[in-house]
Amino acid sequence: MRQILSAKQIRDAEQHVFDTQPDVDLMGRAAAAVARIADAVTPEGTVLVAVGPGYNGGDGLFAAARLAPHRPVLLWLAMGKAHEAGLEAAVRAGAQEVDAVGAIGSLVDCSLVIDAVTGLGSRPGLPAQVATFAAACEDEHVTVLSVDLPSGLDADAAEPHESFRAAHTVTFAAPKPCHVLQPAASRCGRLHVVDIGLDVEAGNLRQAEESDVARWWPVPHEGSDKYSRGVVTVDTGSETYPGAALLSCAGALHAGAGMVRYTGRAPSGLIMSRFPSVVIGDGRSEATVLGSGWGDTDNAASRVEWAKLHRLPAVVDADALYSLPNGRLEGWLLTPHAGELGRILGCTRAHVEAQPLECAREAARHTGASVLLKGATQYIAEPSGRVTIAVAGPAWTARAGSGDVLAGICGALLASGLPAWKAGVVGASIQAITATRHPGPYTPDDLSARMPQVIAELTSEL
Ligand SMILES: NC(=O)C1=CN([C@@H]2O[C@H](COP(=O)(O)OP(=O)(O)OC[C@H]3O[C@@H](n4cnc5c(N)ncnc54)[C@H](OP(=O)(O)O)[C@@H]3O)[C@@H](O)[C@H]2O)[C@@H](O)CC1
Ligand SMILES: [K+]
Repeated sequence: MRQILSAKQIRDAEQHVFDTQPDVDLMGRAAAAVARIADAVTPEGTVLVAVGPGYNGGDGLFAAARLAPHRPVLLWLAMGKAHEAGLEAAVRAGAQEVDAVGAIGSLVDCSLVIDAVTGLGSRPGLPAQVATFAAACEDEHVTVLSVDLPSGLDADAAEPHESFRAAHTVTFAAPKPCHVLQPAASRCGRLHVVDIGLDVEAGNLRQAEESDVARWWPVPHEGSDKYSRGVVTVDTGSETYPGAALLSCAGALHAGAGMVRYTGRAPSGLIMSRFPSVVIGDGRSEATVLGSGWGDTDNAASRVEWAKLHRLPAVVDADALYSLPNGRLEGWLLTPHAGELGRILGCTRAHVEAQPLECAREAARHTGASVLLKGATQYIAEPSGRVTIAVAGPAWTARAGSGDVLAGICGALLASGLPAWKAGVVGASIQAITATRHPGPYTPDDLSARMPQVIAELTSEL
């Protein structure tokens, strides 16, 4: 599990080092890492360092000082001012200063641009001259290595703003929200997280890794039977949308449910012809999946209430999200996309997309359920306010039916005994990992059929 830290948390940790170990040279360590990665990314050719007025620029200048003895280095002081000691060191080492026109003109001969304009102190957006330079880097297809974050981004936010588009970003101590939240994360390229000796504490935002999914996967043991592995009752689909029923059953079966019962309104013959192991009708179960493909069914509220009355942990998807019963929904997992979450909270889809963490947290706090907010980045918020980001996957999974499969996967995991937040994290992550290992335009059901092999590989890698 990777901790994701805010700019304030990093600054506090930095201050702690300054207060307790004044001799430690954090900027020197940061600069050494930048120079090392610059050489690894492009071992030869001219490096142009775009330098801002603060300590981010200082990192760039001390990196320039390390690079200049063995390769040509140009400096552009993008806002006129620069860290004095850093500038002196870079110039002493042989780096050459250029002006704005010279910087853009030299791009054609550069193998690497180091973007050290702004970092944690970045106000969103770029001054016009820097924006022109960042656009020129893209036009010339020059590799950009950003220091800490692509200048122009807000370290704590998902918005892309006007910013550099980096091929590589070197950050310190831990990723910040902008490195993992889309669309900002797409500006960062490959992320290199470097330990510079900051002691950082766990916060309430983190990102799951493949190893977590492997560790948490409910692998059956010698004593397991279909009941102990978990029976999931799937009430999804309708006469209008029978496909949703097949997709959520596919998700639950391929995630390893001990048994799947189907109680929805899609024709049972259709379910049986595709999945003969599914049992039609009600019975003992450990969890239920509700809502995918219901459409505007007339008795949604009573079908959701049924799960509450039976104290059955539920995955609540799609249309069922608008019929949540009163009271705390402890142990439940809600799986809205941004539009659905907006409707639940009484705000717009655009607001949820701009403030995904806050919105997911608010819904979890308000309902008592865990909330899996689906999208390019998938967030699982708990009523406590803690948010875990699922393992990221390729954009191939962004298509109709993926959410129905995911609801079924999460239902199987909930039935196996995982707490709701973990079922959401593991479910969303396994779908992403499967898509990463099988890139291409596979349909959601095709992809779910490849999941068992990926689960077997993952859990045998332990
Ligand atoms: N914390 C750590 O552990 C370590 C931190 N280190 C490094 O320090 C970096 C943080 O340094 P920092 O605090 O000096 O802020 P930084 O990002 O350089 O920018 C501030 C300057 O930029 C200006 N400015 C900002 N946005 C602007 C805009 N849109 N348009 C125009 N101007 C804008 C801003 O102007 P102002 O807002 O004051 O008007 C101010 O002058 C951090 O990212 C990391 O690289 C490492 O060395 C070691 C360990
Ligand atoms: K930067």
